[in-house]
Amino acid sequence: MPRPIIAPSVLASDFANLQREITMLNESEAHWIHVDIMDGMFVPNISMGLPVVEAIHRHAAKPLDVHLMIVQPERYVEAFRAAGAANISVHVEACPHLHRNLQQIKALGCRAGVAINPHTPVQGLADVIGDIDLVCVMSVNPGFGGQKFIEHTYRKVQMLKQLIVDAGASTLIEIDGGVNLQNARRLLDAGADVLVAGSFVFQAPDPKAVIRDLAAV
Ligand SMILES: O=C(CO)[C@H](O)[C@H](O)COP(=O)(O)O
Ligand SMILES: [Fe+2]
Repeated sequence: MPRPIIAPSVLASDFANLQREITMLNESEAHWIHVDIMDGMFVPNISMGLPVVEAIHRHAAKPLDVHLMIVQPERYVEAFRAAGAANISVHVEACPHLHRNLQQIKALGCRAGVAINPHTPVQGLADVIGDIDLVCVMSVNPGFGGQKFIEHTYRKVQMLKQLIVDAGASTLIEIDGGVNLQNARRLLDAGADVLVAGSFVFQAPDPKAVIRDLAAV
């Protein structure tokens, strides 16, 4: 059985000790580092910007998986690439020209990701699925860490997996929000490839052990 890609979200980390947190992730079994960018417009919260992503990238030994929760993301993808992003996910709800945006991200040499809100049907991605490297399925409403996992996500992941298989695509499915050891196995069985976990990792007494457990689920 293929092992999941584990992407801890630094949104839940101690920002006053970010270097220590990144060092911990470097030493852990995490594969990617998930970085949440919120603009106070697309979502009702502001998280961090380009200088912080650059600082994370300076210390990180793992690829940065950047989740843009911002309006008009096409204005910033180049800057986030320059700041060190390996993957860039834009929200389909923020992109009337999604196909163009995906080509823009790929031309920069990044994995092109599309994030979808809980209310957004996966069927809307059918015509571009072959152009998407990664679908980030939001299993909470974006904007905040530490929220309760939405149960409909299992069904949504199954439908998305079917859509990917039918298209003969190799798109990865990432789950973002409320991921923990209770729901991880069921998500992987439904078709998930990547698990993002913020508060479940960083609020644990031993984050490295939690990452190891998630990777071994
Ligand atoms: O995109 C996000 C929120 O919009 C975060 O990546 C997500 O919430 C992860 O945090 P947690 O595991 O605490 O739910
Ligand atoms: Fe995220």
